[in-house]
Amino acid sequence: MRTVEIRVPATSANLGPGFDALGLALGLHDEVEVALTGDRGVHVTVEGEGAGEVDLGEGHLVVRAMRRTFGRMGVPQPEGIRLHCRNRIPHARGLGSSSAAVCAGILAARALAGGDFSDDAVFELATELEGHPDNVAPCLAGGLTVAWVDHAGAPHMVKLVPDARVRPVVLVPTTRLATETARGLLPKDVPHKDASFNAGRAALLIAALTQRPEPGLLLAGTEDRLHQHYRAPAMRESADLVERLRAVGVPAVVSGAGPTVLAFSTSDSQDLIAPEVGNDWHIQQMDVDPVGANVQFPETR
Ligand SMILES: Nc1ncnc2c1ncn2[C@@H]1O[C@H](COP(=O)(O)OP(=O)(O)O)[C@@H](O)[C@H]1O
Ligand SMILES: N[C@@H](CCOP(=O)(O)O)C(=O)O
Repeated sequence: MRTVEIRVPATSANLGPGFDALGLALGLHDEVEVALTGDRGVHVTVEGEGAGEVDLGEGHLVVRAMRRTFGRMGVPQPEGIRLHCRNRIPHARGLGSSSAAVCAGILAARALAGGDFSDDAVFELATELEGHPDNVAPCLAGGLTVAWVDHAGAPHMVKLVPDARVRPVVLVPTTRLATETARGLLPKDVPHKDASFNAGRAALLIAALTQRPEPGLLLAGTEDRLHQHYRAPAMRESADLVERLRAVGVPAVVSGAGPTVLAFSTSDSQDLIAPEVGNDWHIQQMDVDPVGANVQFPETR
């Protein structure tokens, strides 16, 4: 029986102005052990996040991504698949749980099929399944990523190393919001002045995160007019928390499609966060994951 172990990070996408483009890999991981068995049927066990909630058969997101990968590789579909998931990334909170599951499934299938499937093909299929490249890029590559899709529909990324003086802090509420629902709140078109505003802020944010992590630059660089206020009615408490944190000088944004809030903590702002956050939020200071998804065969460890 062939087994592979996959470790995939949580990710925070958008980072304010970089809608569908910027993403950061975080030091919070899901682990999945995947085996192809000789038997028929799919057997999934789950510990942690999503236990008792997610489908335990063919409908499980990791299994669906595996099936799509075998299909894309042109290898026969294995009948027996066994998964054991140790999940730490909360679901539907804006921390990239679905991207992590999709990447885990694709990487597991590629490792077990042993065929030819390039890293670019992995990124492309993951983006296709997820619908946007901004979580998938940091999940696969780690660090801070700028992702885009070319005119032919193929995704690309540039990976950057954020300055170690900037520490991500995530503020996770108990409430959930499906990314699909949050995407449904966005308008089809936006004013040209808002698009131009975001282009400048996204460029500034990259400079601030990688070279000049100064509070004023991080605060200006995390301003956004393209998505957060359209989605605010679906996550009023997150929108209010972002506003309170920003009012005291903390660069805070909605993480991904929400409702988690991401703050960039520096030595000047670290003590300002906790007093603004109520008891209903789980505050977690994070490391940046510098390497992204990891694949291991237990027998070769
Ligand atoms: N590890 C996982 N295993 C199975 N399904 C998952 C896993 N992670 C996410 N999902 C599915 O994806 C949904 C959340 O995806 P989404 O709405 O995109 O939120 P996010 O990716 O921000 O957590 C979950 O409700 C669940 O159906
Ligand atoms: N750019 C996407 C990011 C969604 O991230 P998730 O972690 O909430 O899935 C969006 O804003 O819709």
